[in-house]
Amino acid sequence: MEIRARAPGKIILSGEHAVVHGATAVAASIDLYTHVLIRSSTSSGTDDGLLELQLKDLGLVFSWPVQRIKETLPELGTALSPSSTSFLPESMKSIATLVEEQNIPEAKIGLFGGVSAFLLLYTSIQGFKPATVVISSDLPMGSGLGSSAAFCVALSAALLAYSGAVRLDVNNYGWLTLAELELELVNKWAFVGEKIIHGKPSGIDNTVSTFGNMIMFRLGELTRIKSNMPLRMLITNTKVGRNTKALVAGVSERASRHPDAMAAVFSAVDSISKELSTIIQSPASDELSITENEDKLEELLEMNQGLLQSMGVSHSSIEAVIRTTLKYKLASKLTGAGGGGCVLTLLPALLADAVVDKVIAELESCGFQCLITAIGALQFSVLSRMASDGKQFPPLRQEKQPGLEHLMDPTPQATSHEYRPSNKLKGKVALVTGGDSGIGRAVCHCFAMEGASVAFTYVKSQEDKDAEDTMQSPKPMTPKSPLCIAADVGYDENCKRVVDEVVKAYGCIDILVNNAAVQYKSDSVEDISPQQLENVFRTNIFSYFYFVRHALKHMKEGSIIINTTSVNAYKGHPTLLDYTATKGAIVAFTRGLALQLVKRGIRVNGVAPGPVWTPLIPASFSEEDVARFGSSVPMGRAGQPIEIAPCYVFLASSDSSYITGQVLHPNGGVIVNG
Ligand SMILES: Nc1ncnc2c1ncn2[C@@H]1O[C@H](COP(=O)(O)OP(=O)(O)OP(=O)(O)O)[C@@H](O)[C@H]1O
Ligand SMILES: C[C@@](O)(CCO)CC(=O)[O-]
Repeated sequence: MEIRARAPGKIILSGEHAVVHGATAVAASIDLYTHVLIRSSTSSGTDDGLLELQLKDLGLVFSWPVQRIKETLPELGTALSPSSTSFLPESMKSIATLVEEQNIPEAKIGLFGGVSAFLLLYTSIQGFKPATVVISSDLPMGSGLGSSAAFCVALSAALLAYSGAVRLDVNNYGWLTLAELELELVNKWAFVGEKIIHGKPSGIDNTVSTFGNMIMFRLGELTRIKSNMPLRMLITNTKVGRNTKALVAGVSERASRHPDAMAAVFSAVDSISKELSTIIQSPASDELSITENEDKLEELLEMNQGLLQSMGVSHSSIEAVIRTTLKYKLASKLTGAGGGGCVLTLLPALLADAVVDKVIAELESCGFQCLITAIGALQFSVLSRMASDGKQFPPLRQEKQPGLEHLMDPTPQATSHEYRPSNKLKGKVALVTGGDSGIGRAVCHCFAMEGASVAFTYVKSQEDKDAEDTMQSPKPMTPKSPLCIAADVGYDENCKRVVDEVVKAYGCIDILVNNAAVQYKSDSVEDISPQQLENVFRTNIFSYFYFVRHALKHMKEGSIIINTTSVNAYKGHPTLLDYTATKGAIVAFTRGLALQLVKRGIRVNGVAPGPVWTPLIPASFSEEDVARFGSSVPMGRAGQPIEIAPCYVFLASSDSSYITGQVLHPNGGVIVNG
């Protein structure tokens, strides 16, 4: 069996440190996650009797014979209640011995707390059973974005599900959010882990990571809040390492030296958090009221920063960021424990993109790392169970085209925490047809991560929810919000309108990805009606001509066209004749167009995916076909959209500068002569 869980990181808008001393704080989850996978030993090939912890981002593996853990920690191993933390002092000594035996490299000694928390949570919840636990994270560790809390929450959720304490629906293979009571249990265990890493945490980090969205937090109690105004934040990582445990202890020592003065500081922070939460929840529908609210928020952020400075947790790197953003009249404060780590800057709704670009460029030139996050979206901790009965996917059928991604189970993977963007498409403008779901969505996501401004088309009133979901994709490096345009792309005038809208918004098109497609299964050529034939050809190949025709006027030398074809163009498909014919035409179109445009310095290439889990599949095939989908390729499984999208990134970037008129074949190992 395999269980996966993920939990988001967080930013604290106001109240860090003071919250440990009873003040109110406001925090929001962000769309960067820590992922945990637990695999029983038999399916992983791990030697029986070992508990293995793999920290993938760091390339570190720790392992213990379970017998050794049992001898060292005999008092654990039975499911304890998270409230029975009385075992901590003696058990902590034994845990420290087990961790010391692993010889953590000196440079990574900060992991001592994380590995100790792992051992305590694992043995308390799961007992002495061998397993492999794999951890990976989008979050920079120890920089104020709640990496330790996300680690503890995802680990607790996965362990509780693995041990059966949190029940998973056996019919459900996708990501699941948990019921309120289960979330509370996850949160309690995560707090146990946080105490090991942080010493005396307030509990705000694990609570916001567990419950998601935005919360107001005081003395262990959370109140969920919802922002009524857009809140766009720039997060700047100073990359200066620090230790939350030591910083929290430092503030407590200052408080015991100057109890009255520090009580006044904490009380001022409490007022700031309360006012901040009132402002963001107050109705602000027009530009004027939003601006007024933003002005007040900026003042509150500055005041909170001043108070954090007086607690002794600022740092010269934090002040350097604050000075830089102030040049652009933007207010900033540290977030998390401070002493380095991350700084938050409010980006007002009306702030020009050019100014944002300039601030980021200046901060990055100082060696800092920037990302933009919209907060207040739904980022819960979630769990998933992996199929273990030999089926590729649970039987599932959608009756209509276009297929809808939000109805799919499991949800196709359009993103991967393992994908590492590196600004390959910085400043480029990309138009992706059919970008609301499937491969198109994954391409939009990866392009945005690589720094491109992305526009995509979708089918109005049928794919609105999918389009909305694509708009919500993480966009850490995107300078502009994605633009989504409804269009039936089978008609020339619609394609012209889309191109005009993109050019009006972004000024040009650097990358055109022709991708929109429909497919209908027909057992015989005689069953393909003229209307179906026309619809399939219009959507799948006419649109490619139309888009190229109109986009070319706005494409400079160095621009790129990428066409989506299919493995079926090369090997044929008996029941997708019309679809396969359009895909064959796309290969020929790609080759001819590449030759035609070579003189203009525009490269044209194609991608021919094999079986990929996209909404076209349940919308085109029977339940039995869906359950077997992908099993016939050499790799024996269907691909996920995120396994295809990097081909588009490669073809769109200058890494492929000597390639034109060619087709890439992400297809699970099918050999084609193409
Ligand atoms: N992915 C991970 N794998 C193992 N340990 C982790 C992981 N993420 C966090 N930790 C543990 O948490 C520690 C970092 O916690 P710390 O509180 O210093 O930073 P943070 O949680 O990112 O910041 P803040 O508490 O200010 O939000 C690491 O040193 C490690 O012990
Ligand atoms: C510094 C602190 O207030 C927040 C760390 O993200 C500590 C805590 O609340 O546990």
